[in-house]
Amino acid sequence: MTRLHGLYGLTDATLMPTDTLMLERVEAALRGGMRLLQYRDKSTDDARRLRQALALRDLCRQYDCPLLINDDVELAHASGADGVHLGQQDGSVAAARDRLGPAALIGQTCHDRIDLAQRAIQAGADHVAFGAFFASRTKPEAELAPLALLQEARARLNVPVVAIGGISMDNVARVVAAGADLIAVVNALFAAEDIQQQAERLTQPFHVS
Ligand SMILES: Cc1ncc(COP(=O)(O)OP(=O)(O)O)c(N)n1
Ligand SMILES: Cc1nc(C(=O)O)sc1CCOP(=O)(O)O
Ligand SMILES: [Mg+2]
Repeated sequence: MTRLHGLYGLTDATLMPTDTLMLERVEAALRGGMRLLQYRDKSTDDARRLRQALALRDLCRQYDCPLLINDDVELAHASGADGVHLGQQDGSVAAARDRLGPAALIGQTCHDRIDLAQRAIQAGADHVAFGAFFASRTKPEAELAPLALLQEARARLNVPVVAIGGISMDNVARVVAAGADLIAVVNALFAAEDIQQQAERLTQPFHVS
């Protein structure tokens, strides 16, 4: 089974307005060492979403990087992605596990609450996400969580712990030192001038921890 660890990139339709730009930018992150990708697209264009998910699946396979689909279990199934990420309002983790099978990677957003993480794991999640740890350009409305939560999560949960929200070169070392197994990043990765180099830099703290 894939060990989830390191840089977790999330796609962003604003930063990647065409298929070509999306694939170029994701490939740069993969070359820089990104270890997990989430296709996050809030549009309702189902044909485009399936096309992009399939293209990302093929690209990620070349780099041995799992692909998760945000919000949409059926798109994960149809595209042959490796799993799904669900928020608290995105449907049941247990139903996703039933649909996608035992090998699927299933993550759930748990905000700043260990009890939600325990419930997610019981329902079949194999990793859990906490945040936002810093003000996020991508999701400015996200409520903040304290970094100390990561240490508590690592101590109390036996699945990989994802940190998300406003993670950048200014704070990534502190986030990893606090206990994150994965750092989930949009803006500080995909808005960078040199995405490959930025992925390498964001990955550095995992090599020293
Ligand atoms: C890794 C990761 N963590 C949290 C989220 C947020 O999920 P959600 O609360 O469902 O919000 P949307 O991303 O769907 O807007 C995430 N996508 N990925
Ligand atoms: C999609 C998402 N979910 C969050 C949460 O707190 O649940 S923060 C966030 C956006 C993360 O993007 P950036 O790295 O640009 O801050
Ligand atoms: Mg969601």
